[in-house]
Amino acid sequence: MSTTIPGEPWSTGVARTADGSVSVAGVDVRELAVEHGTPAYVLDEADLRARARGYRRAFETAFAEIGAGVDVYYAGKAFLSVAVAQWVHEEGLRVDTATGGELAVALRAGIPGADIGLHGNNKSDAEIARALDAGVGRIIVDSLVELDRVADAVATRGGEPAPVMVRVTTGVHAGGHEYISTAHEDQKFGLSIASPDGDSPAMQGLLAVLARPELRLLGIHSHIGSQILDPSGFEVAARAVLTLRAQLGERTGVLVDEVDLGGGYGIAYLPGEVALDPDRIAKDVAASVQATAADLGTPLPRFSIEPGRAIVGPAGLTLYTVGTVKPVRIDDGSVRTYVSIDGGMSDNIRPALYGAQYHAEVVGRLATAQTVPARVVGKHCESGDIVVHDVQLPADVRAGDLLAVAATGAYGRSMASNYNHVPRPPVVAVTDGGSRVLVRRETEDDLLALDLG
Ligand SMILES: Cc1ncc(COP(=O)(O)O)c(C=O)c1O
Ligand SMILES: N[C@@H](CCCC[NH3+])C(=O)O
Repeated sequence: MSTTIPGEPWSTGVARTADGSVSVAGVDVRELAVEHGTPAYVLDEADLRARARGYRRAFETAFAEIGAGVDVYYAGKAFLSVAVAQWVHEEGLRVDTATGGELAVALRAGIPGADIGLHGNNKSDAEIARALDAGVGRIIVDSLVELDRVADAVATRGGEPAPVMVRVTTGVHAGGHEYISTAHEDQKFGLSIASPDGDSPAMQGLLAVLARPELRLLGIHSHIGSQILDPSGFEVAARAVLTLRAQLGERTGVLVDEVDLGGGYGIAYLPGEVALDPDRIAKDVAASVQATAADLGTPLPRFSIEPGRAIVGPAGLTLYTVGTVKPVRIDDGSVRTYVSIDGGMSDNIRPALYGAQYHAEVVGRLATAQTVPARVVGKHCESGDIVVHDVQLPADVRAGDLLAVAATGAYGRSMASNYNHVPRPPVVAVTDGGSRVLVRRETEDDLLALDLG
C-alpha cells in the first residue's frame, strides 16, 4: 500500500469566494492585505492543529497496537511563536527546540520544561544552563565534548542528573537536498554508528554518558533528514538504532528506555505532488520496529518523533502584492513573465538555498485570462532572488494584484533575514473568520534600533 497521499499545497481552509477572490478560514485575502499589509505570512490555525492532532493520533494508534508508547514533539525550528507552541501543546504534542532562543519561546508559551527537548550541535554553556534551569525533559547531546559540557554544568550547580539522549547517525541519507539530509557520514550532526575499528563514536558517546553520574541516559536519537518522501530510510535507521540499543544492553546491562526517530515527513509543495501519509508511515514504522525488536530479542522502548514541516508547512501561505511585471525573452526564444513581488529571498530563502519549488496564484480577484509561463521574483539585489521558479500565471497579472505562495509555513519566517534592510513580514493567524497577528511586522525603527552609530 502506498505511503503517500495526494498532496495539496494549500491549507484546508483555503477556498475561492463567489467573486473569484480567495479566503483563508473564512477571511478574504483582500481583507487580510488591508488589515495587515503585504507581504504577510498567513497561518490557518485549524489546519495546523488538525495536522498536529493527525500525527499524534496516527503514531499513538499504530504504536499502541505493538504495545509501545510514543511522544510527538513539534520541531520548533520549522516555525515557533508563543501561540504556535501553545496550539501544538494543546493538541498533545511536546516541543522540540534547537537553540536557547527557541527554548525561550517555548518557555514564554508556558510549556512545562518536562515537555521540552533541547537539540543543537554546539550548545553554549548559557543554553545548557537555561535548559537545566527549566528542567527540560531531555537534552539531546551531539558530541563527546558536549556531553562533558552538560555533565560539568550539572557537577558545578548540583542537583538531579540531566536526562540525556545521544544523537547518532546511521548512514541513511534521506530527504530533499544534501543540505537537509542529516544522517550520512560527511556532515556535522551526531555520532556515527559506523565502527571500522573499535567502538563506534555512537557507542563511545553512550558509554561516556553512562560513565558520568551527572547524566541520566534516557535514550538514543536519530534524525535522518527533511522533506522525506521515500519512507524506507526511517525503517533502516530505526533498525540500526534498535540494534545499537541492544548492543549497549549486552555490553552494559543498560537497555535505554527511549528511542527518537526524528522528523522529516515530506509534504506537497506543488499541486499534484504527494505528501507522506502519517497513518501509513506510523503503521509501517511500528511494524518494522516490532519485527526488529523481536529479532533482537529486546523489549520495545518508548518512541518519539519530531515532525516540523508536516505540521506547519501546508498550514501557511505568504501573501504578496505584485509591483512590476516584465516580459523577458529567454534563450529558447520564448517569453517568460517576471512578476516582482514586495518580498523575496529575505522572507523565503528556500528556493535560493535548496532550489525549492513553490506554487503561486493570483488570489485577490477572478483571473480568467489565459496563463503564461511566469517567474515570481523578489525585490532584492540578486538575480537569484526567486520565490517561484516556474508557474503559470494569468497573462493579465499586473501591479496591485495579490499573489499567494502556498505551503510556506515551515522554514519561511523561521529562516527569514533582513537582507537589504528589508523588515521581516508579520505572521497572521486566521481562525474561524477572524485574524490576529502572532508575530508583528518588523519596522525600519526595529532595524535602526540595532545600529548604534
Ligand atoms: C533533529 C531534528 N528533528 C526534527 C527536525 C524537523 O524536521 P522536519 O521539519 O523535516 O520534520 C529536524 C530538521 O530537519 C531536525 O534536525
Ligand atoms: N531548513 C530546511 C530543513 C532542515 C531543517 C532542520 N534540520 C528546509 O527548509 O527545508
